[in-house]
Amino acid sequence: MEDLQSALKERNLTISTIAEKGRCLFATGDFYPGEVIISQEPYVCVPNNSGFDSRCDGCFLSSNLKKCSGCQVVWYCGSECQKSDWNLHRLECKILSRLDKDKRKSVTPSIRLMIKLYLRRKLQSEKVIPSTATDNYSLVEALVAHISDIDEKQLVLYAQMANLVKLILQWPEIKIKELAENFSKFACNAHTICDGELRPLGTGLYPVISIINHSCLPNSVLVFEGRSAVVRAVQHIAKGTEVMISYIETAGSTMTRQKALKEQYLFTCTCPRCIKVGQYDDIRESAILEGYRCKDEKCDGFLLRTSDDKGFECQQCGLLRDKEEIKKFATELKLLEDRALRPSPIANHQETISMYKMIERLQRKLFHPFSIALMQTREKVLKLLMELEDWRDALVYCKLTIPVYERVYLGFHPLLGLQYYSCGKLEWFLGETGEAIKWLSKAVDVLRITHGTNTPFMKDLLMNLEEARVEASYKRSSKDE
Ligand SMILES: C[S@@+](CC[C@H](N)C(=O)[O-])C[C@H]1O[C@@H](n2cnc3c(N)ncnc32)[C@H](O)[C@@H]1O
Repeated sequence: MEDLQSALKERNLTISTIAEKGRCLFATGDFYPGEVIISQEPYVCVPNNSGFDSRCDGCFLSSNLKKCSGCQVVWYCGSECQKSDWNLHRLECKILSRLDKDKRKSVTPSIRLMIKLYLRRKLQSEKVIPSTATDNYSLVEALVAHISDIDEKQLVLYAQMANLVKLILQWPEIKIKELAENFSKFACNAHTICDGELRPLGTGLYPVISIINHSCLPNSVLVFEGRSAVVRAVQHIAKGTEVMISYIETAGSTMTRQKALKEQYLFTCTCPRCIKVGQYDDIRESAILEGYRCKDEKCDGFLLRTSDDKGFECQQCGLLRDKEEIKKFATELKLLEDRALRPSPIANHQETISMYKMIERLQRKLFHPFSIALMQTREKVLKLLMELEDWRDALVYCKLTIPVYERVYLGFHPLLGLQYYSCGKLEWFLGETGEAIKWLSKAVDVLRITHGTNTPFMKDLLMNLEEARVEASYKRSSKDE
């Protein structure tokens, strides 16, 4: 702990403990928006490999992959990644090779993460891999597990997974109880590794980053550069302030966010957004994000349940919506959503798009214009249209999501920046250079803070903006001539 504190001191950080939160990371100097507060390599990590989508264990990229000829489980993109992983994979390879085909299938990413955790601990204790103040197993031991708070069903699942790991490792000395506790630690401490566009690639354990607590209105953001976790300030963090990131999707009512935090992280959030629960502003925001729309299509008031519980009343114009009418819409919507989710071998892309467009139309009649469910459907339609390269229609849906994004992803939020980026790219594909510049500039304003400017992803964005500007000036000069 002392070693860790002195390593953190050099970065203007310190760990303190607060009764209701446990360990917290505090700034001992000022940090400004865009500044890196801390970065860390994973203690252990695994890509989310599935039958359809495999990634290199070293760099998480998905091109030029070859399976390890020994275990036939792990993929590498080339000798560089394979060599850098060899100390650990050498042991893992032996263990995986012993398994029959069926057992190998049971080695899910979480099981592999646990196997790698124990192998890394072994290699560090044997000094094959060096340990440092920010890279050692005692940091894993210090992570919260909440084992006494989790329910019976979850405990049984962890015990089953622990048994499997024990069976695979064949180390008589490890205890099922310790393994189960470590699975519980993964649940509230491991991070999903994402690419620049926040698409999930894998899972990693970053024990120092895991000291950072949650806020629904965070002053920092966690992004990944390859496998490295990087925490950047998105606000001015004054000396003496706690550094906080968001663990969850923050678009949602206080109740939705609190439920997600309680279920996975087993605490009740008291951040500045959550503390307003039950106050008028919070009730209004929940009704807007997750409630119904006014019967009058021109009115954007929000609805609250009437005192006799027979329906919902618009708080702006007073119009009532009958409970039965809402129920009818909701049932119709549920049927459509179930149909859309049911895998159909004959449904083509166009049919799927039509289905989601129908859902969107129905949701528009039912939900408030700022509804998150409506935004998510539009997002789905947008993705499908982009796959079809229908840029014009995709742009329409992308733009429809922007007001909701701006409402729910406050300040410098990577998802807002990425949505601006999508609008910019679509305008660019459609030859609307001026509009493309507008959106790409907005994207840069947000993403340079959340992602920095040095990653390949950001370099691409900055290059796209530069190209758009050059094209605009070329168009202007040819018009003048
Ligand atoms: C990734 S750990 C964060 C570090 C943790 N405080 C520790 O002592 O190791 C996540 C756990 O920290 C606690 N935590 C995180 N944010 C919190 C918050 N805003 N309020 C209360 N507890 C919080 C919860 O127990 C949660 O399960």
